[in-house]
Amino acid sequence: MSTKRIAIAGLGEIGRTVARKLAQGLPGLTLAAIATRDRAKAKAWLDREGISCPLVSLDELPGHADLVVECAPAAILDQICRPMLTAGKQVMVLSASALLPRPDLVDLARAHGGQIIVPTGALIGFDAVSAAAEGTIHSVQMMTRKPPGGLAGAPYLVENGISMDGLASALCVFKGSARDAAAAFPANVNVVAALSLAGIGPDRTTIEIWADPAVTRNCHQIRVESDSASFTMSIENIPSENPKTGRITALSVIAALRKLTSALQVGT
Ligand SMILES: NC(=O)C1=CN([C@@H]2O[C@H](COP(=O)(O)OP(=O)(O)OC[C@H]3O[C@@H](n4cnc5c(N)ncnc54)[C@H](OP(=O)(O)O)[C@@H]3O)[C@@H](O)[C@H]2O)C=CC1
Ligand SMILES: O=C([O-])CC(=O)C(=O)O
Repeated sequence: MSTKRIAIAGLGEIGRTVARKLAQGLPGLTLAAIATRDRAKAKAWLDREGISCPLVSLDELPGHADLVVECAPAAILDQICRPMLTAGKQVMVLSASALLPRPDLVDLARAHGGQIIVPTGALIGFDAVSAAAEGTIHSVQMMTRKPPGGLAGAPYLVENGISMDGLASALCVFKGSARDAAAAFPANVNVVAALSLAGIGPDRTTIEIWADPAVTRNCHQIRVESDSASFTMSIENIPSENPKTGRITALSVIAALRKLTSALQVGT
């Protein structure tokens, strides 16, 4: 069986966990290349882990890989996707917020036979949402509650002078569409961007974002009303070393990668 070559763009919280797993071995997949900003730091980490893998630049990725896992800052989504999609290859996108204003990347994939895969990531239930979307979904509403540190520094908070320092009780910091939330909190609610793509799109999917000093986890609740089912789902994510990113995110990537070559696929 030929192996699929997987590269990683961004060796941070998600990238390191995925690299470690690929190096340990996932059936039918090889760790083919890594692109990151600080090569010396990446090399030191790879040496410590005993992983041998070429470090390359973003534009070299298509020459090394069939699929790139994008787990880098949202600002460089285009630089990662464009060369891979033009070459007719696949990109697994974690920076889903950055994908919403770039439908041209989906057009590019379509034109060249490439593919963008958005995994469930830190959320839950995209199987049910995408099944319901085959019928008629009336509404998708989400509520996110995070420790203040998981939201600190978001452009919306900075621009509106909303401080997370010494917050004593839960504060609703945003209410609006997934599209507006993704622009306002690009590194904090990729989940709602991805949910909107699975369901009824970024303008009809709505979200409330709360900064809550009483929670230690990134908590997401989703309510879907459709002509086939009504359902509510909730998940409480344990933050990783990056307080914005739940630990389950990298595991979702690994599960999605495993499905690419698996003889048995379970779930939509
Ligand atoms: N869809 C979802 O459910 C979720 C999505 N995310 C998103 O996934 C992405 C990755 O998250 P996470 O791993 O926690 O982020 P981290 O901040 O931990 O890691 C990002 C990495 O990207 C690297 N990087 C920065 N600039 C470049 C560049 N020019 N080229 C290549 N690499 C670069 C950094 O490298 P260096 O160390 O050298 O500076 C850093 O290690 C983020 O956009 C995040 O918002 C996160 C959680 C859930
Ligand atoms: O969506 C994100 O960027 C991260 C998130 O909420 C989580 O990890 O729970």
